[in-house]
Amino acid sequence: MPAKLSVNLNAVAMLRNRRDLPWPSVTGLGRIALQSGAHGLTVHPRPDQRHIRFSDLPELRALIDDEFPDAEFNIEGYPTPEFLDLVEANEPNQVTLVPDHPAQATSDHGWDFALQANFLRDCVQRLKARRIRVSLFADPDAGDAGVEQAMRTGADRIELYTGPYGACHDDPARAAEQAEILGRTADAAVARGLGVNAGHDLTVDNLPMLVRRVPNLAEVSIGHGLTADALEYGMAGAVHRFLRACES
Ligand SMILES: CC(=O)[C@@H](O)[C@H](O)COP(=O)(O)O
Ligand SMILES: NCC(=O)COP(=O)(O)O
Repeated sequence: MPAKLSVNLNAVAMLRNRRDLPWPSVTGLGRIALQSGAHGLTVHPRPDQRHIRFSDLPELRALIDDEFPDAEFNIEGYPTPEFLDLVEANEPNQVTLVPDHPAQATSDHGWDFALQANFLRDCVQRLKARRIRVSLFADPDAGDAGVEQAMRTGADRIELYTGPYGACHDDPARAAEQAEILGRTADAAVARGLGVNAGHDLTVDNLPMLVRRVPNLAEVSIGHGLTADALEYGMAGAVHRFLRACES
């Protein structure tokens, strides 16, 4: 079965937040993504709410419940008490726990599973008691040892951090090396019964090599590259609409 696509709405929210206006609508673009066949929506609310606002979450939950009951809602973030409360209030299908410092510009590494084992186990237990699937953000080279520790937390899946792979967009040989590193960690996870998600800087161009090396990838979550595509391929239609408006 091909990997499911969860559309990350962070970049849409960041555009919206440039003005005190309700567009582009995070929920509206989420609706279009799901109408177009995406399997789910991802948000990564950060403590400063620089893109996704906490108030976006109930609207997105309601969109899925009311219009797309088969779709999944994935909430990502660092499990502070505030984050865990936010998650429980919005009942996502999946939570992806990410070891982000609040000051970080974006996610750039996976968990140190050995160091954070007890902390992660407690968080995973709390979330699974609410029947939420838990995925843990993992370094590309987490390998056997990391995956073994991740499994011991009770998590259901890992999410491979694909940033270093995405950074090889102009160097196919290095991209192939990175895909192999990701593939070995995915193999270790699958061997232990863990599901494998992937995300960060994935694009139309770099997805094919990844899914060939990790054929049992359960889900990819994509925001930046997909939003860039939406702008590029939607630009012509938008210009036509505005030209018509100028003529009327
Ligand atoms: C967890 C992860 O990989 C990130 O890609 C994240 O969801 C993106 O966050 P920003 O949109 O804040 O860069
Ligand atoms: N979980 C990773 C994710 O959502 C990726 O976001 P982006 O790097 O594609 O913006």
